Amino acid sequence: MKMTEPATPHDAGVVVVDHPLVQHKLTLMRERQTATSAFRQLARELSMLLGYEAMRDLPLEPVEIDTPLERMEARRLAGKKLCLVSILRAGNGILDGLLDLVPSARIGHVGLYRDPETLEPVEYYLKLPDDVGNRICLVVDPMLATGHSAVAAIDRLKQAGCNRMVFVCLLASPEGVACLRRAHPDVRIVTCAIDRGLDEHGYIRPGLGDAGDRLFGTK
Ligand SMILES: O=P(O)(O)OC[C@H]1O[C@H](OP(=O)(O)OP(=O)(O)O)[C@H](O)[C@@H]1O
Ligand SMILES: O=c1cc[nH]c(=O)[nH]1
Ligand SMILES: [Mg+2]
Repeated sequence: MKMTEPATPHDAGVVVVDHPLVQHKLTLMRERQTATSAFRQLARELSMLLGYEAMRDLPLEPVEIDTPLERMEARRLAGKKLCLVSILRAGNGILDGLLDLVPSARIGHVGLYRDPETLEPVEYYLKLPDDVGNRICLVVDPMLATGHSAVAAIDRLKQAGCNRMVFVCLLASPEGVACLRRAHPDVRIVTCAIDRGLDEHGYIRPGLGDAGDRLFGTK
């Protein structure tokens, strides 16, 4: 596990999971010839590995249990069940892997698409658990490009009362990291890599292309 170069001085809120398995799977996802089925499966596997890191700080509480041999004080997750918030539609590609880890998590959806001209997010759907403000949220989207979509989704969650969030993405740009850290310095970012930068269309370079289109086979 490695902290990246700080997005702002002393910024410890960005975690790049540089485990060899993660980097290998990310390389397979990046490759142009990777088929839709493999791309989906890799997204699911990487989500589990990122989720493991994103959940590192979850609070635990003591619980008395009986093993086959004796009674002991063990530990279990404390508080309400997690909420996973998918930024539609590509966020759904990393929801399944996280659900493999925490099958009882609640799920919220924020529907956003990025206007190709302005690169500003346009909201078309919002559905969150009523009590989302009492839950720790993992906000998920494969790509953090300009950062506008992530900032808009987290704005929405804060309006709904949520104040404990982690943002999980497969790939980030330095611009996106800076934008999200500036707008929401309380939200930790967990990602597989931070690439070189954005091109004139707001795509991450070298990147992996359009995550939504590759997950759902729409282009
Ligand atoms: O950081 P940003 O510059 O906002 O870009 C990132 C957003 O762009 C992509 O979604 P897109 O708008 O393509 O929608 P989709 O998920 O429906 O493909 C991606 O999944 C993010 O949500
Ligand atoms: O590189 C990018 C940027 C935004 N959305 C994507 O899917 N890919
Ligand atoms: Mg897309």
